[in-house]
Amino acid sequence: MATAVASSPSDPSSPPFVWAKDSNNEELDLELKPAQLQAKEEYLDGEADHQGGPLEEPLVLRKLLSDEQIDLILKEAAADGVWPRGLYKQDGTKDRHSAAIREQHDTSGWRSSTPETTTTTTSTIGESTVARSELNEDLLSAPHHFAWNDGHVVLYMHNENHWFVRTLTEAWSAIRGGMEARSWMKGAIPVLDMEFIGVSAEDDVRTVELHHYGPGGGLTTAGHRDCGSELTISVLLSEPDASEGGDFVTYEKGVPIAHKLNRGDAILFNSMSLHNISTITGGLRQSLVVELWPSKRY
Ligand SMILES: O=C(O)CCC(=O)C(=O)O
Ligand SMILES: [Fe+2]
Repeated sequence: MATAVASSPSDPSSPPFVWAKDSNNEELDLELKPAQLQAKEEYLDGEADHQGGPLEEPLVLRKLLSDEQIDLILKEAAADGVWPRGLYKQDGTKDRHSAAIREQHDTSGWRSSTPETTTTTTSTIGESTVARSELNEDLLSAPHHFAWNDGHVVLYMHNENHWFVRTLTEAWSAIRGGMEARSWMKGAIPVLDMEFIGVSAEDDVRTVELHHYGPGGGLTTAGHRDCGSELTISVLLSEPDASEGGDFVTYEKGVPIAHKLNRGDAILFNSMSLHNISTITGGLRQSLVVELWPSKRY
């Protein structure tokens, strides 16, 4: 039987969204399904524009994560998460040097880095190289695998065999639910179909990232998009007044729009849409970013 779990966005201007699952491949009673099928057909017909044509506007989902969920994410990521720990093998046992898993991630194009390389960047993303000692003081204790620059570090929480998905299940359901319900966004492949065809729900998760930005940090590269991904969500984990600057910026006809997010609010957008994080001038900004990429099915 199909089960549908309606989440409850606290902002009434957010359209209702539904997360539905059907383990028996039964027809789902989903309002969005026709639109999803249309999006899929357009994609298969090559009509969907993935190269920067007209895209759906970004959508703000208010209070997608609760304060408790955010506190737990930050606690687990720093204390008992993917950062100081080793990699996990498929059977759940720990193996800090599991080349097999690392290779699997690397060859499938995942963003990955070895837990050992916390001091410098890896070549997989390869923007800049910052030694740990050069990091902004506020970020020295932030869990991270990679430093974009001295004011911006990132922790890859999909590492270790979907650590985030396996560990922070409640937060994951909320995030996944928000993303799946918007899978009809123009240009995005209908990810919900993953469920229909019995592919594991994690197969299209490219990356789950925890970002810490300190003074001087930001993501101001002109033309930044999440190339190779379909759908991106960014959840603000810090209070908006915990940092100066650090706005999430998208562009409408070339005009920058700074989105005012509260703690727990998310912005969901087609990964090919241009976006930036304005430079942080004080304090700390924390965000959680999930990117989905096309299922291998398509
Ligand atoms: O921190 C954010 O909210 C966005 C980060 C981002 O755009 C990226 O990692 O590609
Ligand atoms: Fe991005």
